[in-house]
Amino acid sequence: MTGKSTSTGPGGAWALEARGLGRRYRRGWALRDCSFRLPAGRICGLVGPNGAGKSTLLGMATRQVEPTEGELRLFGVPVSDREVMPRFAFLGQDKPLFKRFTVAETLRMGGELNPNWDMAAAERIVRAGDVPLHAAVGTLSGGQRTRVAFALAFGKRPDLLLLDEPMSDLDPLARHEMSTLLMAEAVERGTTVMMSSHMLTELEDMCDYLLVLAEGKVRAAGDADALVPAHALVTGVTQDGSLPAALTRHTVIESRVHGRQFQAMVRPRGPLTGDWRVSQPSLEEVLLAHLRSPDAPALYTPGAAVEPQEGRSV
Ligand SMILES: Nc1ncnc2c1ncn2[C@@H]1O[C@H](COP(=O)(O)OP(=O)(O)OP(=O)(O)O)[C@@H](O)[C@H]1O
Repeated sequence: MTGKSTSTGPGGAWALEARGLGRRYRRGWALRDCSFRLPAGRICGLVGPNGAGKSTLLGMATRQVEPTEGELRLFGVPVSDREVMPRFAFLGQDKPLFKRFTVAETLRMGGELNPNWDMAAAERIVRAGDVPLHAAVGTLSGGQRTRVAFALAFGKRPDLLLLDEPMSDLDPLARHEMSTLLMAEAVERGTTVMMSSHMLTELEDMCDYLLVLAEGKVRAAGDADALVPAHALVTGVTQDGSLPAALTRHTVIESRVHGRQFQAMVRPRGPLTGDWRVSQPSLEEVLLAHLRSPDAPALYTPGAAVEPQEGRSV
């Protein structure tokens, strides 16, 4: 029995589905009670401060880290099942390339290791960046090496591409070039992408889905387009140095008082009427508020949550 799930959402099967997923190290939990769904075909930004558990989650999704508790499924198949292996590709900060191999040899190795290898696609990615096929990988620039690593990842023709800050060592031009390449390839093939990054504006441009982690817990998950409008930025004058009582009826994610001015990021529970100004925050403002307030209630947009009582067909 493969344990295939028939769970589907509006976007088809769930590319990733975590239920009560956790990983404990000697020092404590790196990730705990992690439950979410990522529909297939989405480009998901994985956001969180240092030590939030992003690499741990990506490690579990790529079978490099064993979960301590809970379960994780890729396209309905438990990650412990070897059947998931050809379905994902991983690209991290360290590009595991052999420096003495030429680019052509590197791509041939990709062909040897992967049954579904698409040499034409891999070569197209390399050639589009004017990377010479006969050059040794060790002589390439950081941007060129990243391009070769991308070619290896996409040549595998994965259904799910997992990226752990793959562009952190690139200059802004090379980052832009790689992001464009990533988007074009993913959109053309309908590849699901989960990508961790500390560059919030980059995530805002690229991602249509977000998973926000802080202190090893999910803070928000779901459609980027729905997460932002669920929040409002409220500013006004405080009478007594604290937030107006009427505002505390809503879910306050973060608030600050400077002199007589207050500002609050809230998730309205009804009409936000009061003696204050209301504006729509940017995605960056919403993410920063959540990252600074790990105790604020987590937010899941419809479809992103996994209800514990929900049944699964196997
Ligand atoms: N192999 C390990 N042994 C012990 N503790 C670990 C190990 N890997 C991660 N941790 C701890 O787990 C927590 C989460 O780490 P993780 O690397 O997943 O965070 P992250 O969100 O990827 O951080 P960053 O943005 O800095 O890369 C941290 O407290 C970290 O010290």
